[in-house]
Amino acid sequence: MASLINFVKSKLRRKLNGPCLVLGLDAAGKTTFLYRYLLGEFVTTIPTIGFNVETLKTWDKKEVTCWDVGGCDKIRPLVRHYFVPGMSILFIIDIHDNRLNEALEELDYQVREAGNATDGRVAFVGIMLNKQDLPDSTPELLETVKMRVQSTMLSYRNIVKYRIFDAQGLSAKTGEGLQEVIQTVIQEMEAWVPRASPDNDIHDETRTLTPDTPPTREELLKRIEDLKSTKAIAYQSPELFLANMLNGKLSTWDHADHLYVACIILNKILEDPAQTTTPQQPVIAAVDMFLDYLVTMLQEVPGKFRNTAHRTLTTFWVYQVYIAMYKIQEPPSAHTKKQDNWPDKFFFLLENNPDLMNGGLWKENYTKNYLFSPEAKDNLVTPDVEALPQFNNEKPQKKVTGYDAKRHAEDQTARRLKRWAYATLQVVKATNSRRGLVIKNALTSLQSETIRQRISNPRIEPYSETQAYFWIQIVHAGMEGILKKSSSFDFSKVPYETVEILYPEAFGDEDLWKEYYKEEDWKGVAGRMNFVPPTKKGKVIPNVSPILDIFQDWKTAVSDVVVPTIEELKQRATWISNYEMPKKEVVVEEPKPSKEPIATSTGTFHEADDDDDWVDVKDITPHVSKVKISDNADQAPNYGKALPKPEPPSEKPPARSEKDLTPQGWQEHAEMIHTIFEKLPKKQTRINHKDISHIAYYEVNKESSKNKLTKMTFWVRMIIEAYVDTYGPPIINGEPNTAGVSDQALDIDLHDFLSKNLELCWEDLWLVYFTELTWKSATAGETILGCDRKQLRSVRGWKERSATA
Ligand SMILES: Nc1nc2c(ncn2[C@@H]2O[C@H](COP(=O)(O)OP(=O)(O)OP(=O)(O)O)[C@@H](O)[C@H]2O)c(=O)[nH]1
Ligand SMILES: [Mg+2]
Repeated sequence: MASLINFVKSKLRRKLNGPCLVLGLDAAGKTTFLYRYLLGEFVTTIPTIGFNVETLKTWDKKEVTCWDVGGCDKIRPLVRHYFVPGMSILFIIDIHDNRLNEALEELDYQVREAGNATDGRVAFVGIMLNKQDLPDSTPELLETVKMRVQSTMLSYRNIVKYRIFDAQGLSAKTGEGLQEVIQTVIQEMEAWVPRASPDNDIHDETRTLTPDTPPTREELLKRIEDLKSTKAIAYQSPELFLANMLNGKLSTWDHADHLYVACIILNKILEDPAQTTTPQQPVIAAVDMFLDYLVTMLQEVPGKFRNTAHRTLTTFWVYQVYIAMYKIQEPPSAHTKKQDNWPDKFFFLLENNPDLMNGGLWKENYTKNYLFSPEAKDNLVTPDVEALPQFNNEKPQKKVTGYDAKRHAEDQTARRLKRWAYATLQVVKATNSRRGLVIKNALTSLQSETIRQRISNPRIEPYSETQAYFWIQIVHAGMEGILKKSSSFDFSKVPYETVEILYPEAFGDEDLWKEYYKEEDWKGVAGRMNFVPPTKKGKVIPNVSPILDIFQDWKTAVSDVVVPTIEELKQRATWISNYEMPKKEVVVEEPKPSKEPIATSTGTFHEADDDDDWVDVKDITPHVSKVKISDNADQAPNYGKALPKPEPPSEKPPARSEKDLTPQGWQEHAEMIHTIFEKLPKKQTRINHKDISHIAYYEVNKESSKNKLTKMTFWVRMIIEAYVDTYGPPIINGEPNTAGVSDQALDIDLHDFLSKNLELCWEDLWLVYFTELTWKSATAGETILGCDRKQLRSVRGWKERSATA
């Protein structure tokens, strides 16, 4: 546990300013505060399970990273993992909450814990008296709360600097007074001078004393040259090398040998994913195989070699080799120089990634103490210095830190138009109407709607015919691409956000237009009035790179994940909802084509659109993406083949392993969904912050979730967000409103829920949000780790229903 805490601490320590932890009881307004400041608007929230992390900036470009930690008491003990010296706390109190005593106890507890955990090195504590916009916010009430806070903080007056934010009207909802709060937090954190600490932080020391300088590139290249002259023959036949390894006949077992074996094994796995049950997670699979070989060798010839069986370190190196393999495949034109034969293949890899020859490379990511702790030896633990590099960056990952208001407005516009385009095309598909006509009408209403909205929200960009046309064409192309993969995909039933999750790149990035238009044309007045064709040379809409046949090509598979098709997901929705239903004879059906085949699924429907002066729609599904679209049932995990009968409830399913993708894999997933779903309230009036948050936290916190904290948090959060979005009370004036909502139980069944949220049926959905190494690490079991691929946000409507809804 100590190492875990050090891990979290050192993760946070990288920034000059510690983070600001936004704490407080559930429903105090933490998430509202965060997004009100960040987005400049009031958002409807869902209880935060785990946390949201955002960087808030002030007008003078100062910034602070805020961690909005879910406030339910059940998770309280975990918060301490996020305490680091130099941090601050912003404690939010709902002045109308009758749990004031509880709030103050929590404040007292957190300030004390933070002080203990940091040796008194907390930069600042702010206490924000929230919800002063509510009508009964009298000066008397405010004064009472303030006095109580003061007396709670009295005992800390010589220990930490604090301030009570009580400005009149202060409100996370209206945004009143928030600037001052953030400004003050940042100023105080900057002004903070740490007291001398009684005992030195060992880990700080090890970090500042970088023991030895890493070898230069020349030195590394020299090592590779030497290797070529000494090992060319030994590395000629991978099979022979592995056989010698197993028999203990290797003459050496040095760093290069480790890399060579990692390279062979990764090649094996990537060339033939069937070799492993976890084709989607080649690194973990390769590490398992590597350790099997290694342990066999060590047992064969005890004492001959140093025991280098170490799970974290092995994973580190296999991962480095994996990234290196990926890099030399990119861009495809670089393939020309690629070597296909051993040992050249291996040497080529090294020459292009000489860092691999630096045996101390791990020092960039781990402290020595942590890496060589028993915990890290036996389990995969995540780095405690710097996160491992990511490889899947054809386009660099969108940074979550920092907030660029202009960029945000643009992205919003693109998203709005994409949604609008999707909704319009849904109509085309559902009614089989003439595309040209539907679009024409839709453009007219978009124009008037935009004008109308701009009156109340000037940040909305003006209507532009060029932009609207562009996005409709792109979205159309994406939809056709999806239909190619899943011919019975029924767009009329699938909300936009679900499509986006399942096919993240189908509709292109928000800034896709930059490939087609010069900025002045995209935003120019001419383009607003009338459609202007792409102004970048040689571009037509949509100009698409052809899809590669990725399945045969492991080089691309390195960056890919197989996403089940919609049919597969629908099938799983049926399995999952039927799972453990004892009385019912469960008939698992072959996927049937939908009764009314969509006339457009052939992709020919726009032939009739002679009046459309649009280029023919092609598939713009990108060929290299983090998430690959499965277009071949045979390639999908075993689900699709012999359909497993759900186990009768009396029989416990057989023991399962995490990496098992055979039917047991979905049963485990089904069980989890059932367990959470059953607890969720079936009355709309009860789908409220308090009830949902209690259920969610209970699930995360219960005994069986032990050592699965990140995993449970993720799934609980995904499920409740989808649930609240699907069945929650309607939003009126930005708030969920139960007035007029019937108190009768809703007719909600699991199948209905899942078919409206198909992505939940994909047990590997986490791959969209987490890297394999983070998700599978022991660290993720012990604490709640944040997403390192894509952010989750507990804001209602984030996973939005289609724009038509
Ligand atoms: N009137 C008013 N309502 C607010 C204000 N701040 C938050 N709310 C409402 O209070 C409820 C809870 O807000 P959240 O921001 O989700 O609360 P939280 O502190 O993040 O709660 P947890 O995530 O459960 O810890 C929501 O319905 C908000 O709309 C405010 O300043 N004024
Ligand atoms: Mg929250």
